Amino acid sequence: MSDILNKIVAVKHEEIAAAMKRSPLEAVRFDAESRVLTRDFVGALRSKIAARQAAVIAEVKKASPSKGVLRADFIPADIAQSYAEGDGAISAACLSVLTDRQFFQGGIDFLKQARASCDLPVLRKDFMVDAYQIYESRAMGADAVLLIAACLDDAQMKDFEAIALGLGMAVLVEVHDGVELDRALRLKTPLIGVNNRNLRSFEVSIQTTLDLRSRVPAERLLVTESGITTREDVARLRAADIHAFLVGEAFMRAPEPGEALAELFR
Ligand SMILES: O=P(O)(O)OC[C@@H](O)[C@@H](O)c1c[nH]c2ccccc12
Repeated sequence: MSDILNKIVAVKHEEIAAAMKRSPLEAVRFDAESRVLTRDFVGALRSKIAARQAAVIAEVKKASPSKGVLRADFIPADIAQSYAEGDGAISAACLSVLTDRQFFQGGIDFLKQARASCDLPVLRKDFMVDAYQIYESRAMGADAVLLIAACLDDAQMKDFEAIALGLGMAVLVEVHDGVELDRALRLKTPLIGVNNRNLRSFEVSIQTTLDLRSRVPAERLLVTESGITTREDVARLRAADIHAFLVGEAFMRAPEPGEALAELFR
């Protein structure tokens, strides 16, 4: 694991220990299981694609460790509404909300506010290292969770996926290379995210997705993640039959995130 990932995982374990003192696992589990209505994350992506549109997971992200603050005027509810609306014709399929505080200046309240302001399914974007967080994700309202292969062993991935699916959430499993992809393909989830950003060097290349494309079976849904900023990027990916995208920074830097989305995927 890289230095930054090691550091993030260590901070997560501290945060989880503190959270467990405030709300023990049994309480969080009860809250998670009491919530019945999840929004259909996979269905929202698939229906955009069936309508021959891009399936965009639009991210609500204030800052990142590599770039610092991306957006000064950061109101999650407004951003979520803008994504849900787009330009009227082209809009987001789903949201992704960063809940990590320390490295991304995110928060659990941001997810709740974003979700309450629209009807899109919401992915909790964070670093899952303990089953506690999966229950906590559903308890806060998340419709999907991210599992990053680089942070987890096979047994954890399988266990966390089973809990998430059992709670009615979708799972986006994130990989960056062929070894991680092979591990991800042992899971049940249809959603395979290929992160174009190397979490070790922060270098970004769309080529990462293009290189792994042929190794993702047709019944899975490949989501290309990170570094998608231009219409040329989108055209290259579409030419490789990739139709699901996770985009953050390019929208966060725009005055109207939803209009920027419509413009990028026009
Ligand atoms: O802002 P970008 O380059 O469009 O990237 C969005 C998203 O892919 C990125 O935020 C991300 C992908 N995987 C992650 C894991 C943790 C935190 C963040 C991420």
